[in-house]
Amino acid sequence: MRWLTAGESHGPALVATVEGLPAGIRVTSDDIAAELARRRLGHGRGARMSFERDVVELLGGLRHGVSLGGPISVVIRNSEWPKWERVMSPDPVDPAALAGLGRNAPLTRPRPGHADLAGMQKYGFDDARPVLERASARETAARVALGTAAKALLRQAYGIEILSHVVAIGAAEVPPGLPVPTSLAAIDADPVRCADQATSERMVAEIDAAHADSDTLGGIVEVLAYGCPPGLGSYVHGDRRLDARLAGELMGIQAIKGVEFGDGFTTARRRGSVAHDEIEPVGGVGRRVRRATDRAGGVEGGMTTGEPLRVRVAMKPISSLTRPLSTVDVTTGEAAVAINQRSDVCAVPAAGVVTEAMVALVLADAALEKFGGDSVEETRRNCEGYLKSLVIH
Ligand SMILES: Cc1cc2nc3c(=O)[nH]c(=O)nc-3n(C[C@H](O)[C@H](O)[C@H](O)COP(=O)(O)O)c2cc1C
Ligand SMILES: C=C(O[C@@H]1CC(C(=O)O)=C[C@@H](OP(=O)(O)O)[C@H]1O)C(=O)O
Repeated sequence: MRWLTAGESHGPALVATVEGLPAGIRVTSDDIAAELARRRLGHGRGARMSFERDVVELLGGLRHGVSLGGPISVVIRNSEWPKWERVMSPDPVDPAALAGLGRNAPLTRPRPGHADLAGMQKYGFDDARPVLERASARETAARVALGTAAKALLRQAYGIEILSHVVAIGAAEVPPGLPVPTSLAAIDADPVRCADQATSERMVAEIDAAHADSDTLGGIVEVLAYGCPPGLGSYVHGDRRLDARLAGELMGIQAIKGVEFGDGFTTARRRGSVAHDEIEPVGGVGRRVRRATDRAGGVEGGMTTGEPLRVRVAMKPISSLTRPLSTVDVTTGEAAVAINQRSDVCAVPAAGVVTEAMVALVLADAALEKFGGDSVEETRRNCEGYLKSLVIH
């Protein structure tokens, strides 16, 4: 599979294409719109998310709601476009039409923590606008659109379900030892997509307090994939390891600064005797083995084990603060305060929806590598045959 997105935050639209998905996936523009709506939610999101409508149009790869096997292509129009038509016009604009437009004023005071300064240096801009337009996490809407098709394949061919929930925002953290959640609907109904009611209330209070202080917050999201067959990914080469591929795509999400599989960093402090997931037989029909614990997060040797996949990502606090950080004005070289962009206070709940999309794309890719097939039915059959043939499952 290959996928690619294009488009700027205040450009006319985002576009996204995924190639390599089989025929027969049932997915519609309404399904994509529903996923995009989930990404806009969450206490702490900025003003834009209340009016950005994410207008979706499918351009190719589907007929009557069923994939055809060719590239699936989608456009998501920015409802902000009329306000930016001149400033962000892909074609040349008469300078007279730009004169005096506040929005077009060069942004010369780069924000620490955003892509502004390194981006200006790298691409030779004396204005942060061309950098932030593409660095912006607006782009994640395009990835979520593609992830919707990947999720549909995983569900329809293999019975894999993906779910994310927020486990920490600032200092408010879900207590250890709670059971992993299984209901996405219940998580989505919560204002911060947290599965624990008491922690959710503390998270909302943390966000409100940060907002009142003109500050921002990050946090931690856990992504779970249920129903993965054993053996997705491989140990045979570093770049084929599923955990490496997942970590790469998850780190590719704006503001994600850490990825942890299972108990990751905690396991590093444990003794081997209590670090691994012992294997035990299961009587009766169906699966014949299972793990006594869940420390590895469902990946061993770069392959799924058949247990739920469990990955955590750490998101740093938003770097656009209404009480801006110190910087330098690139036109004068003098000390200054950073540009004050309209911004989210906390986007951890939204980032969770993006992590689901990236996990879905990587798992779909790994599953198609393992099972092949040009139609959902063919890849489903191949998976079923593999599961039946397993020495021990
Ligand atoms: C869903 C989501 C929403 C975001 N919203 C904002 C925002 O409103 N303001 C901001 O400065 N950064 C926001 N970010 C983070 C920036 O896009 C990110 O920090 C920036 O691109 C620099 O990349 P880096 O943090 O990976 O170094 C958001 C990230 C995500 C995933
Ligand atoms: C637009 C989205 O997120 C944006 C991500 C973002 C950033 O710097 O990453 C900055 C803000 O953009 P704006 O200044 O236009 O409000 C967010 O709203 C979105 O998620 O759809």
